This record gives sequence, structure tokens and C-alpha cells, in this order.
Amino acid sequence: MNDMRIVERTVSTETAKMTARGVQVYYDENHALKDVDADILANTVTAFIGPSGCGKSTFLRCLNRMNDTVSVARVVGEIKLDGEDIYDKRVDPVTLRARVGMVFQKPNPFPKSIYDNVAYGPKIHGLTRNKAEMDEIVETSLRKAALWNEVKDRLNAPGTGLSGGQQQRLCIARAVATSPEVLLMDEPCSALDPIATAQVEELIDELRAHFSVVIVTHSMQQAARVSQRTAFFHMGHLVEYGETGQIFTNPKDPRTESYITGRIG
Ligand SMILES: Nc1ncnc2c1ncn2[C@@H]1O[C@H](COP(=O)(O)OP(=O)(O)OP(=O)(O)O)[C@@H](O)[C@H]1O
Repeated sequence: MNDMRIVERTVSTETAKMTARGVQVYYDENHALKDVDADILANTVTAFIGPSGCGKSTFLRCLNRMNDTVSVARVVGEIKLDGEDIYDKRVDPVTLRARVGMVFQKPNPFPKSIYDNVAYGPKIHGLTRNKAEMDEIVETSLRKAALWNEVKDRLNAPGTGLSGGQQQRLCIARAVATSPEVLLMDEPCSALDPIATAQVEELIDELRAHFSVVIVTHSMQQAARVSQRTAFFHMGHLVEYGETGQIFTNPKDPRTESYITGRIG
């Protein structure tokens, strides 16, 4: 009898877009992030969850060097984008932030027209040669942010005149306009009503076809709805990181279980 077995190999289709190794963050004496290792996968929505002050936003801001703007912050460890160290002295943080874009908690459109809000990034990064190319980027970005139909007849109106949900989608269009490879979102729905939140959540799912999305959220329901991977932070530690379904239904660490069942946080 032939007892030779065919060993099936699981071929991983998961590509790490960003890798973080041994990341520590100090704000003066406060050791806010402790030895974090994590991979951010390509074309995946990753949610960062955990109680207030656990370091979610701090880690998010490490991924595009936004902590550089905080004078007391010190980042140690290694973070790579496509294998390249983003903290290398030769990396220009402004160029990096076009590749790793960011959307903030409160919609913050510039006091400019809808068109100019979206055109701003491509203009400063010299991504277009003429008006026709810029028009194209503005339209495509507004379409990707599911805002085009609502604003196409008033592109010269001020961005600040839009509703809160529209302003947040305008900020997403602004970030999308530089063709980012990763989009970081820090509680992007916390200032939005349930309808605008649902629109942004739907959008997040569509955006992952184009790039990786990392979202900090206080809502476990939101993390479960939008993400494929979830990272649970607690007191500066990345306690558990895995498939969203596993984290919510079968957490391995008791701290994760306590958080998702509402016992801590
Ligand atoms: N700009 C800053 N300057 C000094 N300390 C900071 C700064 N930002 C965050 N911290 C500190 O770092 C720790 C982690 O904060 P962080 O904002 O990353 O947590 P978080 O999990 O995102 O919290 P939240 O859910 O409340 O936004 C906290 O102790 C906080 O006080």
C-alpha cells in the first residue's frame, strides 16, 4: 500500500505592506507604547481597539511619522513601508505622508473650495502637468470618496460649507488624491451621525481595493463591521492581533476577552 501523503502547503496571500518591530514611544518620561511588533497587510482594513489612553493613536501616528510634530515624543524601533525604513534620515516626512495618508477625528477641510481641497496634495507634490489632469484627479478622488454626485455642480463652493459627513468624505478625497498606499484613520466617524457613519464605513470597505486602511475606533461594532484584522492594545502593549472574527469570537488573551465583553475599558 502506498502510504505517501501529499502534504498540503498553505500558500499565504497576505503581503505585509508595513512592518513594525520593537516600536516604543515615549512622551518625555511617559512610556506610552511598549515594544510593539505588527504587520499591516496590503488591501486589508486593520482596526486598532482598546481602552482610552492605551496607545492606539500613538501607534497610528508612528506609521506616517506624525509623532515628529510632537516635540516631547520619541520613537524607538523600526517601521518599514515596502521594506524601506520610514525613519531613515533620507525619507522626507511630507512625501511619506502622501504615501501614508491620514484622516482625523474631526473633519478638517481647508478654508478653500471643494476643488482646491482635493487638488492641494497633487499640486504640492507636482503630480499633474496641466488643468485637465488635475480635473481628472479631483473627479476620480471625489468618486472614490463617494462624494462626486453630491458636489459635482458646486466644486467652487467652500469645503467648509458641506455637512459634517460630506466634509469627512472630502477629507478622505483629499487623502486619496495623492494615491496613497496606506490610509490611516483616527476615529473618522466619531463626529458623524449614524447615516454619515454608515456611508463612511461602506466607503472604507471599497477603499481597501486600492490600498491598506488602518482605523482607530472606540466602537467594537465598527471594528467588527469594517475590518478584517484587529489589534487590541492595553496599557501601551499590543496584547493581541489577528483576524477580526477570531479576536471577537475566540480571543486568546484574557485582557482581550475582558475588553470585548465590556469588563475593562
Ligand atoms: N501629544 C502628546 N503629548 C504627551 N502625551 C501624549 C500625547 N499623545 C498621547 N499622549 C499620552 O500617551 C498615552 C497614549 O495615548 P494615545 O492617545 O495614543 O491613546 P489612545 O489609545 O489613542 O487613547 P484614546 O482612545 O483616548 O484616543 C497616554 O498616556 C497619553 O496621555
